[in-house]
Amino acid sequence: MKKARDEIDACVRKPERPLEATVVPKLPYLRCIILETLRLYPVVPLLVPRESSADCTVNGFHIPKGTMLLVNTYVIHRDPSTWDDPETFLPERLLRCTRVELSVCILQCRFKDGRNNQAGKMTMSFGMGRRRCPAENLGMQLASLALGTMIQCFDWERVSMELVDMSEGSDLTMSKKVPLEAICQPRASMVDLLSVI
Ligand code: HEM
Repeated sequence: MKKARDEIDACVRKPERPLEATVVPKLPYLRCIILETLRLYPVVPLLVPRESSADCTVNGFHIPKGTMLLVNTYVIHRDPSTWDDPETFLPERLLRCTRVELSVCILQCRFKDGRNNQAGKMTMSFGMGRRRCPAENLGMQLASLALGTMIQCFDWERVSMELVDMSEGSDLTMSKKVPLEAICQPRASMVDLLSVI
């Protein structure tokens, strides 16, 4: 949180102003936080069902034409053969990825020049192929503005010493089993700004 806030503070010019859309492209760490969150908790854990248009073989499994196929992004995003320490929330692992690299599907998890590090691992939180989410940019922009503004303007704490329960609900889209409760207070430097918004 501190790292994201330092990044925002460095980019938003004084006197304190709320985060604006034009600043978002200058906030790579905030972007990595959102992507890493979506890696561990993809909004659509099982992508919209596909149907194979021809007979094919994937990893030794024969798939006849017309089979309904479900892509399990939740499991793929936590595959230990692709990710180091897959269960750990580590935004830094995505820092070196460019926008284009992240947009490429996870199947191409190596760079063309043969590098095979965390930055080369891809996620598919917005799906893949021709039915990929058409609003990826809008979604990232909205999430960045909302999360960035909350980090910029408020101090956040847990409600108790207990860690936040991150268990997943069982809906089609990812939800928290136990709703998040947190305590927030306006940052001292933001009180004036927040009182006029
Ligand atoms: C962080 C925000 C979002 C995430 C993570 C997300 C994720 C996804 C995913 C995983 C799919 C299924 C893709 C597939 O099956 O390959 C999808 C489809 C879709 N999304 Fe999003 N989405 C987000 C925001 C939005 C927003 C803001 C809109 C509209 C304003 C939107 C509109 C759609 C539509 C229309 C489809 C269906 C595309 C099709 O079937 O051709 N999404 N999204």
